[in-house]
Amino acid sequence: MMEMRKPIPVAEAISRVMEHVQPLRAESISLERSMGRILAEPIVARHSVPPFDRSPYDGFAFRAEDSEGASGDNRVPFTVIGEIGAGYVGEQPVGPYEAYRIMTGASIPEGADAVVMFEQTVETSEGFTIRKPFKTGENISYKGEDAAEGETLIESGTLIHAGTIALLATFGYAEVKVYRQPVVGVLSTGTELLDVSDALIPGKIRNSNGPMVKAQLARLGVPFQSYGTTSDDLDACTEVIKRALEETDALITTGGVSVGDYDHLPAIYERLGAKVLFNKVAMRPGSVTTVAVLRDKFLFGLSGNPSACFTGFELFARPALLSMMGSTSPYLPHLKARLAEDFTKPNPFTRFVRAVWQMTEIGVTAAPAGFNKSNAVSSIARGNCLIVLPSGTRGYSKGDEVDLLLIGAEQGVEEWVL
Ligand SMILES: Nc1nc2c(c(=O)[nH]1)N[C@H]1C(S)=C(S)[C@@H](COP(=O)(O)OP(=O)(O)OC[C@H]3O[C@@H](n4cnc5c(N)ncnc54)[C@H](O)[C@@H]3O)O[C@H]1N2
Ligand code: MOO
Ligand SMILES: [Mg+2]
Repeated sequence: MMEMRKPIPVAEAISRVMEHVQPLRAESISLERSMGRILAEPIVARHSVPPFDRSPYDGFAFRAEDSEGASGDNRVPFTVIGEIGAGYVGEQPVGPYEAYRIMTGASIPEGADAVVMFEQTVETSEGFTIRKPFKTGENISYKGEDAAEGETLIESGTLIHAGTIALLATFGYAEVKVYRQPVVGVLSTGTELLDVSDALIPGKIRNSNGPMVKAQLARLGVPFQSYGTTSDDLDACTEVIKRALEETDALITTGGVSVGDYDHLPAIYERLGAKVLFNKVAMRPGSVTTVAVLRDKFLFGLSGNPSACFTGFELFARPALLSMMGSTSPYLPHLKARLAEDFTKPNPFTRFVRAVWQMTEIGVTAAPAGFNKSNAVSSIARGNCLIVLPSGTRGYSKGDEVDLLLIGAEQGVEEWVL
């Protein structure tokens, strides 16, 4: 009789994977190439930001004390002694009732401690007049108000995005220390698989998992090595997997992990001597997802069914790969939403439903994205999140509060509504 697989809870499966993560080394790369990588050093303010007191407006810099008593009936006149554009500094200190014309971003001249915008002055032959008293520091962008020298602004292990790049550039990080990326092999198994450009023939289908998994890796910024497709041939499949393990840091296979006559992955793990962390998870889709390790390398055996394959990647491969890359927050972001329609099918396993979330008058709602079985491909394309329905005997009703996992597939909205 066939060996019965014992399903383990999703959280247990994730923690078994995460326990086996071996972090990759760090490397230095140029700032231009660092988008999407994970910082292997904190960003520490190498100097104050701004690095000097500066003007936030185009106007005049003067001594606030000289504006005392100014009003509409008693306009205070100032003499302009020079001009400072951004990138320049004032030549001489500002004395009583003197001012510099100053542009946004320019350094505040010595002696001045306030700025008035051009629009709030009346220009005269010598300079301008103002109609209100100014406080010391009014309209001054102070040195260090954004970041103080020595302050840790971003922790190591954080994803580099456009804003991070701005900060790195601010401090002159021409080179950035980031974690190495794993090279991940992708192999789709299945005698039924055709290439994307092939015409359909009876009994065959096009390989959609391979391109999908590569796209999921691309979203994480992880480079891949493609091993194409193999037929369900034990020896041929074993050879490709052996080669892939030599050439990559981790391998993702799709298909062949269940109990069918041509599901060879379990036998291959045994042949290779890989340690199987689990081969049955109390989830749907993806219950047969298998993860094994061999000499510190992960073998992610994702299910052949497209929705199961997608979910298995996001739940197990994603956090493991991000954690290998040094990320301290490798899990999918989540939020709460109201179910937009009944989901009545109770299940002893946790369900991950491909769904669409949106903001409505009653807050965030989520609706299943159509045909939602493990073999569905259309709902993966339509969905922008996964609804998580914990195992249980009752179904779920419209309006129930549920958890959503965000999969980074948000589209824009048709109209600006705010
Ligand atoms: N007796 C049992 N049968 C099945 C069980 C079980 O527990 N007992 N589990 C079912 C579940 S759950 C799933 S999910 C599937 C998993 O199957 P495998 O991971 O072994 O994958 P395959 O058999 O190779 O293929 C399944 C399905 O997916 C299609 N497929 C495969 N690769 C691709 C690809 N690259 N692109 C698109 N579609 C692909 C394949 O043609 C099959 O239709 O097993 C159940 N059976
Ligand atoms: O492994 Mo499954 O649970 O139908 O996708
Ligand atoms: Mg199978």
